[in-house]
Amino acid sequence: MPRRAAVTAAGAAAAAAPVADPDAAAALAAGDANVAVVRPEQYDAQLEANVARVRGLFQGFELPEPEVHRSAPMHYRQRAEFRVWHEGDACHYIMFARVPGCSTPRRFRLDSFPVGSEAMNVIMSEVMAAAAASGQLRRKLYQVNIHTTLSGEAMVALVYHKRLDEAWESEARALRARLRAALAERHGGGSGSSSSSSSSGGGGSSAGSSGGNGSGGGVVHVIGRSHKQKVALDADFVTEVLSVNGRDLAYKQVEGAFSQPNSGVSAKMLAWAQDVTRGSGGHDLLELYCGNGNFTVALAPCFRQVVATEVSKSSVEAARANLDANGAHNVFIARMSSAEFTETWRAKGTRNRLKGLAPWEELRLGTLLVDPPRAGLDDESRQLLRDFERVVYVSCNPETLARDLRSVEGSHRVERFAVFDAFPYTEHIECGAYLVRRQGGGV
Ligand SMILES: C[S@@+](CC[C@H](N)C(=O)[O-])C[C@H]1O[C@@H](n2cnc3c(N)ncnc32)[C@H](O)[C@@H]1O
Repeated sequence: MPRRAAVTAAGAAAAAAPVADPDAAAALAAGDANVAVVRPEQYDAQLEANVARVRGLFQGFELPEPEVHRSAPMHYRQRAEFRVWHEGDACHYIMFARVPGCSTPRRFRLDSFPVGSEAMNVIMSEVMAAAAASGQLRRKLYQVNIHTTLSGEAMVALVYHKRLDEAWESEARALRARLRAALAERHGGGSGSSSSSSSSGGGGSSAGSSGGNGSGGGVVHVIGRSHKQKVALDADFVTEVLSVNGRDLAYKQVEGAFSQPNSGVSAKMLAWAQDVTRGSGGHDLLELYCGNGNFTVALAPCFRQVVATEVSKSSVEAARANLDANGAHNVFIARMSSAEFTETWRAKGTRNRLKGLAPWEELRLGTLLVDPPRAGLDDESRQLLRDFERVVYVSCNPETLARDLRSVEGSHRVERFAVFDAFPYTEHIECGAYLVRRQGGGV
């Protein structure tokens, strides 16, 4: 009998089917947001289909054979957001998914999330049980954002359409104790119900004992959010620990800021980036879209110096903490958009936010790393590709990647190309391209 994730999902929601009615499940299975009903036996086929699609996008383009990096087939996602649906005094999670024949996405009940980490599934179930028992927690609850880590930490943000007061806070504290106990119990690690604050205050490593797929070990933070209001009972971040080429790297991941959702695959992306840039020690790296310093921390030891930019304030703060926590002291980070940086760099100009950076002529920026959002590079930043001998382009959208790489086809060749299966059972896939300037492919 084929193994269906619906029945093997975390013990937390074992009794519940992931989608309320079988027709909906079947429709979802045919749709492209199919993460509520997962068939691990189809993992290889779905990956092959996505790799074939990527190859198709690069047709006619000189591309080396893609290196394919697999995901865990189940429980691979460390973070996810769930909308909440209310019916009288009851509520449940829902998701919207496209269904063949329907012009608008349909709403489905969701009681577990097989692609989410096991800890996430425990938390989903406990939060709903707590909401059923507490009007304070339940009323006007709009969304639940769950973030877990391979290191055994977790963070839950409850998003409301109401002002949060002391009565809510008191119930949220009880929920936190309940979550800590449930995760510790699942982990076989005592009651874990103490309401003592996080073991992770400070951004350093707090690697837990869990392995594999984001199992919680009892460290859980609860956050309430409402219009112009944020209540963090203790910390508003978790510390993820990724093992990359034999070294543990600790990452502060802040609530609401970008972090890679599939930690297992993220570690593979970092190892690949180290591999392609090996031997770069004599020169400097420019990194655009550095986020919380995910690649920066991993690559800093491979370069003489790194200049990194990112537009989000909370991500820049997290990146600085992460560089410190991992002993990377050769990085200059500026909070700037990629277009602002590109304009300044091309004009060899100055800006307040670049104060402290060595003069341009002292920098040996030979490698560029970009990891833009789905839209890919803007027109200015695309021009920048031509200025570099070597480019590492990480992309969550192969279509914009293909567009951007075609723009430097004459000057650069793709020496390595990798596909990272960060989002199994969806149409999304992450890619990495390593470009080297062609002989005579002048600036
Ligand atoms: C796909 S994420 C990659 C982040 C990071 N490299 C990582 O691996 O976690 C893209 C990042 O680009 C940032 N970003 C979006 N638009 C930007 C822009 N115009 N200029 C600079 N950064 C931008 C986002 O805040 C986000 O952190």
